[in-house]
Amino acid sequence: MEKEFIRNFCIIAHIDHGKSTLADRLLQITGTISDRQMVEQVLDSMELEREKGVTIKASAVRMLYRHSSGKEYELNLIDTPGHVDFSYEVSRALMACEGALLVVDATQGIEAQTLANLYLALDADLTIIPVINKIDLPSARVAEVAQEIQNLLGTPPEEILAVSAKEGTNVEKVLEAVVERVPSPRGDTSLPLRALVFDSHYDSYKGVVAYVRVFDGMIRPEDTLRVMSSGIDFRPVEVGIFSPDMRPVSVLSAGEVGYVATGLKTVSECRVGDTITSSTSPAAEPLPGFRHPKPMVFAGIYPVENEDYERLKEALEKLQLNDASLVFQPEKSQALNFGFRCGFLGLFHMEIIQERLEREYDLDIVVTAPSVEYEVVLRTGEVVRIDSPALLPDEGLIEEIREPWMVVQIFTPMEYYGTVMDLVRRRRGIFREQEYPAPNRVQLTFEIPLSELIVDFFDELKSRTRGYGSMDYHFAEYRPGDLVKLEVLVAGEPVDALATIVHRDQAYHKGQALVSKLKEVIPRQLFDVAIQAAAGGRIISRANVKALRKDVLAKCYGGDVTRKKKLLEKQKRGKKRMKMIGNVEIPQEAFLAVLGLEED
Ligand SMILES: Nc1nc2c(ncn2[C@@H]2O[C@H](COP(=O)(O)OP(=O)(O)OP(=O)(O)O)[C@@H](O)[C@H]2O)c(=O)[nH]1
Repeated sequence: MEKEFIRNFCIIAHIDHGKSTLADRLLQITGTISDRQMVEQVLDSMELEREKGVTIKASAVRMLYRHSSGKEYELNLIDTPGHVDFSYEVSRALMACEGALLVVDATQGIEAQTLANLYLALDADLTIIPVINKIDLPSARVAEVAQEIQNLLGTPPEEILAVSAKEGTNVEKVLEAVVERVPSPRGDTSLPLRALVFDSHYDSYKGVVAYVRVFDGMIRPEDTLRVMSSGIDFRPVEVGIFSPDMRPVSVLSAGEVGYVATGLKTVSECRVGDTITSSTSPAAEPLPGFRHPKPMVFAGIYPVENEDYERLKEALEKLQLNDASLVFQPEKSQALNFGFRCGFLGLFHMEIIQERLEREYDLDIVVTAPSVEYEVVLRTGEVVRIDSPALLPDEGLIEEIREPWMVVQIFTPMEYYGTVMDLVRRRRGIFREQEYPAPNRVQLTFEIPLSELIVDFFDELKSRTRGYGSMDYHFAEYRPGDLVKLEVLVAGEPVDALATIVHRDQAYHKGQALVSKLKEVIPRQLFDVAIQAAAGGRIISRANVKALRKDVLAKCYGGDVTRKKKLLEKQKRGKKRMKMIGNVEIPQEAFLAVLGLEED
């Protein structure tokens, strides 16, 4: 289609403000999906099967829309990932667009995530169309929320749309506004090809399917193409659009959005942010802004049953096919045996992977406490990076330990100001500034070590603000800190998987809290078990798990042999979820005991 009839846009919203519902409604109004498919989709969501939903499967859908002027437009709706951990992916998806719908829940108003993505959209020079959603709810505060938006963006009230995505009210106006307000894409079909990869998925027949926005030139299925960052050349298996199913086309030209099935075997060969060009007449420069996202949070993942190791490995490999930012390598822990050290973009990314391993691959796993990556300067001058506390060298060898610091923005109603400040102070945070982007709301900016954020910070924020607080964070820099390894010894043996790195001032308090928590979760054995915490080579806390006196079999009066057998069987099964450390059984809860120590 002619460029002037193309519109590329996305939807930005805080979680649960109605992005998916609005997207589905737009697809339905334009006849892109049938009412029958729509019903299936609704059913899916009721069964918590939303991963299978149309909008989620195809993150760039082409719709055809006839405007009231009688002209037909090609509208490309590009999906953006919903979470802060994926802000690089969000920024690439935004770069593929000229406009954004800013969806704000009429009962909630503007939230931190809305702001974070809005700033990214403004950075990308997008035209913003504010949409207040859920006006059907009795608790909707349309006028108030419109005022918040006006204060923030200067949008006059008559340009702010008020809709109910659920009931369809005013949704047609959203499409009209996209046509009228979002600029048509620029780009020159006669220049050498440059197409931005803004998302991808792995298909077992077609290889990596790259979702692209063509900026210059054209893509034809018969061309040989090149991934610019790696120089890899390939012949596309197929070129097409999502409508919303994959549909082959004979050309994608400058301004258009679609997909290239590359036949490549892993998403790391054709990453988000990369530029695809022609291998016969390549562009001189790639599109700006490509980078490799770096994992920030690390944890060990171990099978509960040793024999599941291979299955776990295969599951991680499969997940990695679709997720270039998941990294893992084999790790051997003395306590947990064979498993994997995994790196994630953030805590939420880690939770998604953990849940997928359990739900989709039916694996029983133990996940160790998350850690950040430290930069350790040795006395020899050498700098080593460690992402597992167990690997920290002896204190005598260390000159300095540096840890990652983040900039965090917290958005909360004014009444929780004090409790949020207190939370941040307890987590070694440094206050930077405050702003008031909406009435009775404050946005606080802090610097805080990442290691403090990854232990229940978000949950704690939610509970302190009764669910109203929201946050956003990004990496700032590595800074030296007075850090020590906090070790745990069980029956005199250090347990590698229980070690953490903490600030020296907190070592004593955390050591004590950890020991008393472990005392609760480690079951009594046939003998006394000493649990000790040590920091900097000194024991700082100790507790005893008293020996179990009663013989389990004493309960079976005399002779009932089958009952006795059953009891022994049951005991044996119970043991399976335990890990033996020396001759002590440690249950999996113990490995996460370091989480949630903060507020005790
Ligand atoms: N009453 C009412 N509920 C709505 C409306 N739009 C969405 N919802 C509901 O709000 C909830 C969240 O909507 P989603 O569309 O899943 O929100 P989302 O922003 O896509 O959420 P994530 O996918 O989690 O980011 C769902 O229970 C919807 O049914 C609306 O206009 N009115």
